[in-house]
Amino acid sequence: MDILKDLQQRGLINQMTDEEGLKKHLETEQVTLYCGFDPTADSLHIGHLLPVLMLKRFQQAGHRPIALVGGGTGMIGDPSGRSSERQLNSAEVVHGYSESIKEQLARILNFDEGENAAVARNNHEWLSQMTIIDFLRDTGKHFGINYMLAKDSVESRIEQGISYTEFSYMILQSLDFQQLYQKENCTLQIGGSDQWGNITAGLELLRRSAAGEEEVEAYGLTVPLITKADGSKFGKTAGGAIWLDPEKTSPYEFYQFWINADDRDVIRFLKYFTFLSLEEISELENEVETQPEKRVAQRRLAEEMTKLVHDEEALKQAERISAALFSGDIKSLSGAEIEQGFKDVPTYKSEEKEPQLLDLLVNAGISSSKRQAREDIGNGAVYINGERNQDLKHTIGEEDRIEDRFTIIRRGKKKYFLVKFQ
Ligand SMILES: N[C@@H](Cc1ccc(O)cc1)C(=O)O
Repeated sequence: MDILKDLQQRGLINQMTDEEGLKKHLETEQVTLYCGFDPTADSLHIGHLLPVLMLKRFQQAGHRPIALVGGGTGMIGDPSGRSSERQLNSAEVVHGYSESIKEQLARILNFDEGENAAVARNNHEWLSQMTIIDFLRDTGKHFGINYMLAKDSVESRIEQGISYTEFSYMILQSLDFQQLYQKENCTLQIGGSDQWGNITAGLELLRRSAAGEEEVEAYGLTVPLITKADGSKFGKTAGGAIWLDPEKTSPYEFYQFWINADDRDVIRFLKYFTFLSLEEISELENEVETQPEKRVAQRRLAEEMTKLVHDEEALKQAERISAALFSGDIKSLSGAEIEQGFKDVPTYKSEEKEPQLLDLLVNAGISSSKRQAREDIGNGAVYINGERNQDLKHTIGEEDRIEDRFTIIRRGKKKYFLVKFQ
């Protein structure tokens, strides 16, 4: 399998150093490669997915990926792609974030399995052991100030201002490459498009620090920045970022994110994010062209991604919730599914276990007045768990509560309200 060719056909390569050399290197050897992830939050988000999946692609082609968690660099803050100085987190916070991120990486990549199992490293291990004197004497000497100032990450910040802390970041990332090159024979670093400067700085350090001793063979490769046809930012919704942690973004929301992909984006996303073959993707492309209303490609994308990041069971739940919301048949859902599917609808906590429907509509702000509530019920505009209820005297009873905790009231075609009971 020609991995570079596959990546190119999928549009997954933004920049690389020495294409010919890298191609040959990958053809003739099992290559150890790495990608770093800084713990800037307690979870990765879908903006991190492309490089993570890239590691997996190399792994499937027989190479050996290292997923590096930036427990050390996360204490400093990468200025790449940022217009202002970062807020520093405490050591405990960075440590906690590092642990969660490592677990997420382990879920997607195969850690400790097989001959080319992925391995996890944390750069806190070596960066924290280095003394300032060694740093300045042994590493600092290889970095010219003009070279550093010319990097995008620094140059674009000169006016705004950049601290010595963030200015030094590229040297730390370079030290990681050096460490992994020397200790683990890692010869390729990959990253997002904004990492080009840091990756090439690392290659520079490898060459300079080895000067005269050996021929250094090492490469860098970046993945593209993901754009959307409508011009909005990928991975952000009105509700914020799409996280990989199911507690922060439920599998249902995650599924919805992908299923909402624009017809103009969906094929590119299938190539970028899934492991479907290009033939299969081209069949889906045909579907988008001939019967876009069926959204076959979007459904496939949502399925593949939900399985990949979560699991089969989470996918089934997401599909059940989507189907129930579509048909209005809420009764079939479990309490956990209700929580996921109705996370963003107006919620009312009922003190009373058995309220009158009429009072509930008013108290929960579903109908604007008692008169309106009567009218709504009378008109048949009110649904309890998907079933129309026109009884002006109805009392919410046990049969109206899902797992004794939730009742979903719908008013009109699609205005949903979640009532919670203690
Ligand atoms: N600087 C990278 C993360 C990283 C950290 C350490 C490395 O050695 C490599 C990459 C980022 O912010 O995305």
